[in-house]
Amino acid sequence: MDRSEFQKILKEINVELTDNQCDQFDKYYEILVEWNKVMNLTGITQYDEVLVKHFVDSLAVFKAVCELSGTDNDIKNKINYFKNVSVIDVGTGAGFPGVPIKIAFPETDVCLLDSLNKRVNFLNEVINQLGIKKVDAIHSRAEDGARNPLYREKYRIGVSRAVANLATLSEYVLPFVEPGGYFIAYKSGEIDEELEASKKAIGVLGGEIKHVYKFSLPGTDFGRSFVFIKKNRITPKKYPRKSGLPSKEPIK
Ligand SMILES: C[S@@+](CC[C@H](N)C(=O)[O-])C[C@H]1O[C@@H](n2cnc3c(N)ncnc32)[C@H](O)[C@@H]1O
Repeated sequence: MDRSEFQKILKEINVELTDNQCDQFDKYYEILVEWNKVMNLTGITQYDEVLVKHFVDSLAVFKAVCELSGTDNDIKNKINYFKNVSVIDVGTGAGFPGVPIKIAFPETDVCLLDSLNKRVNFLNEVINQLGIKKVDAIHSRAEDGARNPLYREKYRIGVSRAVANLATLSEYVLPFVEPGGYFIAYKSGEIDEELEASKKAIGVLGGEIKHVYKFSLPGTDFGRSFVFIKKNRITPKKYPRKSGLPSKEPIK
């Protein structure tokens, strides 16, 4: 895929990049493939596939935000098209979706959090080589990071892709989100049961499901769903519970 094709796909999700931003994505790809030879970062390494399944997929949230902003003023004002907002990506792994969001929306403050230190080292290399600012890579389990006053309820937006079921994930992410902010979960496949099973947890943690935006990733038959969870109230101090419990015994 050449650059103009990449930009054409991005247009379908309302994202426009400068040449400099495209260069940053290419550099990110190079570092990803290089480091992937010595550590497990991703099973997807073909250039075109990385562009669509990692980069475009990470940024597809923008299409959801644009469309929902047309009818929901709260989304428009609070998420503000990723301009001047703070975002935390919990369980970011090799940086998805947090790094593509940072590259495409440079004014966003981004915190990348993962429990595996090797991945955090990789992310620091990406940050250094790309020369991106206002981005931190933190080595921590979500359960510990969310108890740290430096991070608790400090982010307007929490995002997470491919980390846990929605009940567990809500306990990981909602404590980081400021009241009035949003947790946007990247989900796939049939999610109705998962939504139902997570409602109690989301309520207990101070949140409420506002929108489920379903969408087909351009050029694929992959169905992506974005679950927009509004944080209405402060999360009770007892959450998240100690490491391991949110996944072993999700709130029911
Ligand atoms: C399947 S990977 C997904 C990575 C990335 N979000 C993506 O979509 O490519 C799950 C990541 O979540 C991290 N993770 C799992 N449980 C976690 C926790 N409790 N706190 C922080 N990170 C966690 C793992 O270390 C891993 O990097």
